[in-house]
Amino acid sequence: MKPVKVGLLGLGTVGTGVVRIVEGNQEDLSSQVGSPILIERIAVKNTEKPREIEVDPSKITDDPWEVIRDPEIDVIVEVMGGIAGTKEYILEALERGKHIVTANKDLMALHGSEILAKAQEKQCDVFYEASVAGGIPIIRTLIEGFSSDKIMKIMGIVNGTTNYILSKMSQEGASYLDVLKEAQELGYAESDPTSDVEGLDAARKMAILGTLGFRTNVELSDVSVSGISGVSKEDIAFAKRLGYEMKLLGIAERQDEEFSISVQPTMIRASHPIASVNGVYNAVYVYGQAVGETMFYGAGAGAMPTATSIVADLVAVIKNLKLGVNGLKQIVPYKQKKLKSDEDIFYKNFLLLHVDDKAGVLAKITQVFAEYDVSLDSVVQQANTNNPDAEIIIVTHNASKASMNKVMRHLEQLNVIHRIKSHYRVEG
Ligand SMILES: NC(=O)C1=CN([C@@H]2O[C@H](COP(=O)(O)OP(=O)(O)OC[C@H]3O[C@@H](n4cnc5c(N)ncnc54)[C@H](OP(=O)(O)O)[C@@H]3O)[C@@H](O)[C@H]2O)C=CC1
Ligand SMILES: N[C@@H](CC=O)C(=O)O
Ligand code: NA
Repeated sequence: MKPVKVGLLGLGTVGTGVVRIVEGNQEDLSSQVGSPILIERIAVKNTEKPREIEVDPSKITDDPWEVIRDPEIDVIVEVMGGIAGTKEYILEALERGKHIVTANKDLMALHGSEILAKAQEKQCDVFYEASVAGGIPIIRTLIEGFSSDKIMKIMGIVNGTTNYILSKMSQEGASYLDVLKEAQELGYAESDPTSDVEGLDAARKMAILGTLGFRTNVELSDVSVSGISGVSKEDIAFAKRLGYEMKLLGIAERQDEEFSISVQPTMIRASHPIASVNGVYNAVYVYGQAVGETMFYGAGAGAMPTATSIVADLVAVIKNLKLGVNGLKQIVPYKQKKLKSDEDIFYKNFLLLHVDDKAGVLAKITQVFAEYDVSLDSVVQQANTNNPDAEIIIVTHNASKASMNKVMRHLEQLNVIHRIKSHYRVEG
């Protein structure tokens, strides 16, 4: 039977996993799709680089255009990353009628609508399951599994690197920089890990999930983002003492037709199932109006889990090829976008303040919260043997983001407060 020929852009962590699965599971894969799957050409940056797997050198090129323009190739698997050049390769491949499987969330979050429109015009598939939560089939779940429901909330640990870092800091008291280095060595981190630790990678993934879940075009600029570089071991210890875990959470919520979407280090109640997701594992909690609570769990990064999603997408493309139905399964957002204003976004807050250790301070501080109608759940004052200041720990009830911004600005002006040491969103 004539093989389906695949062009691979990139042979790094994920690309190597793809070759391993395609070659290792060939018999099973070809029996599913009805023909052998052949990786025909591979583009890399440095053709001299030693590789972990044996690859016929005649297949390798340092010119991605050779792969894109090869008329024998039916499907392009893009695992090189990057935005500018990669977008041109993918658009040209689509122009030539080739189907695309990609792990590139940066590209899909920023240019997904343009790429999907081109795919529709050319009746090609663009599948990107690996781009969000590595090995968890969450994109397929949102498109197919929940096609009948109205998604109200998506809450996810969608970055493996930061979850690995926070888990090791929490469980082993490890240092932030040491664990980041480990995550890089294990192939979890992006080539520039700033996008992991500053929350941008998670924000891109949440924009993709929000678009699919809310059926509206969520852009990266709609996601409010903060990362974990400011989270200290002390913050994690405070979270634990209060019965929470610290996680970098993406939270997309809809009320009526308006939504908000954010990524931030969050103190999540330890009894919530997502609080026990540790290491490189990801989890996506989805609340549907009809289905209620669901949660999906699995490895969010790493060669083999990510490659599992890529090859499953490849199988889906080839099955569609055989049926002649490529390009029919894209979700095109159709709803008008309505973002919530800060007045309508409500959550609980944790604050750790370093303050003058003298009478009347607590009253001055609580007065500020009262002024902006933010009600308090708990206030604890304690001395710290390493610090001449007193520490005040405040947890609020649900408060609007707008009111909390006013509280924070006012607290910054109070001279009894030496430092607002930490401020986190609290969930659950
Ligand atoms: N690592 C992970 O766990 C996950 C990664 N992803 C995404 O998958 C993609 C790949 O990630 P990963 O495998 O980790 O990245 P790597 O850096 O390990 O691999 C990138 C590969 O692309 C090649 N490459 C880079 N630029 C070019 C270029 N201009 N021309 C030709 N080849 C090029 C590199 O060549 P060379 O080998 O010669 O340097 C390398 O083989 C990214 O989009 C990433 O965000 C998604 C989910 C999980
Ligand atoms: N750097 C990413 C890789 C997968 O998308 C992560 O750590 O999750
Ligand atoms: Na996935």
